[in-house]
Amino acid sequence: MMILNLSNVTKIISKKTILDNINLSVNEGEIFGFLGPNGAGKTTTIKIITGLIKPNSGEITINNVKLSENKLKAISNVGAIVENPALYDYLTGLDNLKIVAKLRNVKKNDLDYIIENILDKNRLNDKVKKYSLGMKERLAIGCAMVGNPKLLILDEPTNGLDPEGIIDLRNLLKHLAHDKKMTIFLSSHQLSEIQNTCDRVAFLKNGKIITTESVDDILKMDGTLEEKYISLMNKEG
Ligand SMILES: Nc1ncnc2c1ncn2[C@@H]1O[C@H](COP(=O)(O)OP(=O)(O)OP(=O)(O)O)[C@@H](O)[C@H]1O
Repeated sequence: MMILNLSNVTKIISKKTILDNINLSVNEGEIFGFLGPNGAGKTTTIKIITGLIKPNSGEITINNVKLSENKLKAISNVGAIVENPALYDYLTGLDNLKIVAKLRNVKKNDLDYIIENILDKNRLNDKVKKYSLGMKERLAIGCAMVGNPKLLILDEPTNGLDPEGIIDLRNLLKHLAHDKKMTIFLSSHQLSEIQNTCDRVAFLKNGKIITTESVDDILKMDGTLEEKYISLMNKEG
């Protein structure tokens, strides 16, 4: 089942075409990587999917709801961490989670899965300012999961994480997607990590998607994701 679809999405800012006719779709339970150099348009795409900015043309459909027709319903299916996770440093991890639950009208009992599986159970009552970056990332993901969204969007989630944190996050994302059927859309510059985590990837350059392929196919045809990326990005056009 398709959870996210972008159809002919174009975004123009100050007469500059930032996104040029983007088409992509992501299926339920899939981990989808969104790759491209600085300025390619990844964050702009994510801001459009999460309803923060509007495209000039095209349609975004999330869990069968068109964003242009019912924005609130469409984005109720999305949990996102765009740029830095917004956490209250001076509150505990558990209190951060409870605030999100209150805002989204989610009952405390419905947080059990997140508390048991996403957060560090031994550190629930510690202030977030004492957390490591990896623990903050897990808490931010936990907060994004409140209300059980179908689609989780992560913008550069491994930025600044140490190798253990990266492996921990990779295992968590795989568990959420492949066992819990959550759909994950993530942007990153860390190609080896994307290779180890994602099922499919799209390559974005100058606001255009050059190609979308399964990671397995890339590994069979091109050796590594990094080799594929470099050859695609260095091509003219
Ligand atoms: N509000 C804005 N006004 C003018 N230009 C903008 C605006 N937002 C984005 N851009 C431009 O759009 C292009 C795409 O930016 P975007 O942040 O989406 O790229 P990105 O792929 O996320 O890059 P990075 O990897 O550095 O995060 C860039 O050239 C950027 O300067």
